[in-house]
Amino acid sequence: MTESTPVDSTSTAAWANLAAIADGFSPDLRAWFAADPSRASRYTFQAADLTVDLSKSFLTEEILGELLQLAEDTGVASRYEAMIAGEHINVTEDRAVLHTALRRPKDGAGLVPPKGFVVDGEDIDAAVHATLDKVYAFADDVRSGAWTGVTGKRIETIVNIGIGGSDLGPVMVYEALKPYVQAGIQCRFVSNIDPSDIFEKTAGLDPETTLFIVASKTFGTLETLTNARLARQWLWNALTESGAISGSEDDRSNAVAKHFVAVSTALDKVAAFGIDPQNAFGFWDWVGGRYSVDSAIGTAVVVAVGPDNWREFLAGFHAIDEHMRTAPLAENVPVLMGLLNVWYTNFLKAQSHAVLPYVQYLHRFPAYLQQLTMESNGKSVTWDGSPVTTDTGEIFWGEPGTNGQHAFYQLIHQGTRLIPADFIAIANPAHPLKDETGDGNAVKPGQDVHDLFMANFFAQTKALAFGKTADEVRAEGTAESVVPARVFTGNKPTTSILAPALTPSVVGQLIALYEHIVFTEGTIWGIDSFDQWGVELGKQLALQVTPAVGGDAAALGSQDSSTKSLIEKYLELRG
Ligand SMILES: O=P(O)(O)OC[C@H]1O[C@H](O)[C@H](O)[C@@H](O)[C@@H]1O
Repeated sequence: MTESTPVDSTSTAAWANLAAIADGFSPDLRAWFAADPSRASRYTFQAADLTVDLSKSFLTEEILGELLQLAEDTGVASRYEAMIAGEHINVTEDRAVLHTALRRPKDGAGLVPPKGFVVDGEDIDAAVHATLDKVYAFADDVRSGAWTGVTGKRIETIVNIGIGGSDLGPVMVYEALKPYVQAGIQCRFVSNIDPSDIFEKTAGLDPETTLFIVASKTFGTLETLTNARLARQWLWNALTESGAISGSEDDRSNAVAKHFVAVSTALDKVAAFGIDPQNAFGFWDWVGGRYSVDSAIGTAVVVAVGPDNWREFLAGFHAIDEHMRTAPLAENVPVLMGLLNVWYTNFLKAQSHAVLPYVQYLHRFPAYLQQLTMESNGKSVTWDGSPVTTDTGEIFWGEPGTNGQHAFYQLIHQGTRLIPADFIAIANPAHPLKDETGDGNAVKPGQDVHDLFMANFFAQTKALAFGKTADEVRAEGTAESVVPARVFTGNKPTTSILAPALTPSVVGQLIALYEHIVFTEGTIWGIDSFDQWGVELGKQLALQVTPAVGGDAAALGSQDSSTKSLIEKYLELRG
């Protein structure tokens, strides 16, 4: 089953109306708030635990009406229903797209589609929960010490080896859930084929208490397999040097059996590496890498935080999936945020989008979102192969507040570019520290530091929205010559997302929120958000170039002149 031709959103009346509004568009957030005392409440929405304030964005009733019409015209809701039911909306790979099935609760009450739905001959819920149960049993064994290394010691460090979706999700969630890490288990993450990565990540580790998880959907990714071999080499060398094992084949394969597990859809390749398929956790080709953190790809984190926290994490995703499925478009937060991003990207020509978590534990969230949004929606053809008729994809970037404030916010506040920004914060921090002494000025003794942190969150969105006029600058006694440099125009759009705390559920909710924002945008652009052909050429060429870098004269001679001379320079520098 494949999808039909997408609606060309640019030929709809709503698109034309939005283009007309955008022509000469001159937002005035000060005036909009002054004219409408209910603006904040009108544009504040709830999705599970997430309170989302869109009032400081460039929304008016007229714009919102047209955007919602665009969502209707392009069938966002019906395509979402098709996705969760298992239709092959990943057209170029002829695959279902079922990451939402990874978090359907086991009891199955009230599920749509109903529990036990079958896609391509497989009972999806049964398959998901069989794998989850296996991951949970493994996590319990490692946490309890029932699973030991080859010398009988319990595992203390998990090293996850993966890249892209097999790394960014697990590392982001591990960092986000650090306060939930228990059982004396720490995780490290190796991704880059730069040998420094595995060198640093294995430095100081005791091989007898280290377990490697090789996470690769395809089990064919050059970086991951190379790092897995280097890890195996490190393990064998370290265990034989210390005399923990002999160098015999049997001892070496026992060591791999006790110190390596795998997560993959390609269990035959796992076995070929020497990992017992019993110690491999499967998933399915209907889960894209960047949508896979809630599959067995998250095994390292399940071990670290425990199955109960993981269940809560999955429940968070599901709560947002249900919101996406059931909330009317006009109250549907992922849809509204996706529409808003289309408004900024396609009509107001925003070139990038900042994501600014005011939660230190979310410091890898922007990097995670870069893959989610840019690999999903960086496409030039629609899902039927026609050229797109408008810009696609958003460039996501960011750093946690307040670090970003002291680095790049200058450009957001006073630069010439439009940079819509999502501000994300929580009410209750994991570590509610107080500044006992204060600074003798604004910071009073006993100041709650998280309140201070959040004052920055509120102040930034306020400054971006409302700015500071020349008259306000002058009123501070500023010399006329520097008044222009000190004016803030305001009218910089932001979205504020506030959650009670960074619980496992809230982390799941945030991920699902952005997954469905990406879905909404992809649907409006008519693109397949679930393939990633754009990464293939570089991979092919790396293999083609490898012999040249190794000194093969014929391979070197076949390169273009720039690549050839760069490789020659590299070889010269290597000496
Ligand atoms: O999990 P793997 O099969 O090793 O793939 C790892 C990553 O590499 C690919 O090239 C894709 O760009 C990513 O979507 C994927 O997550």
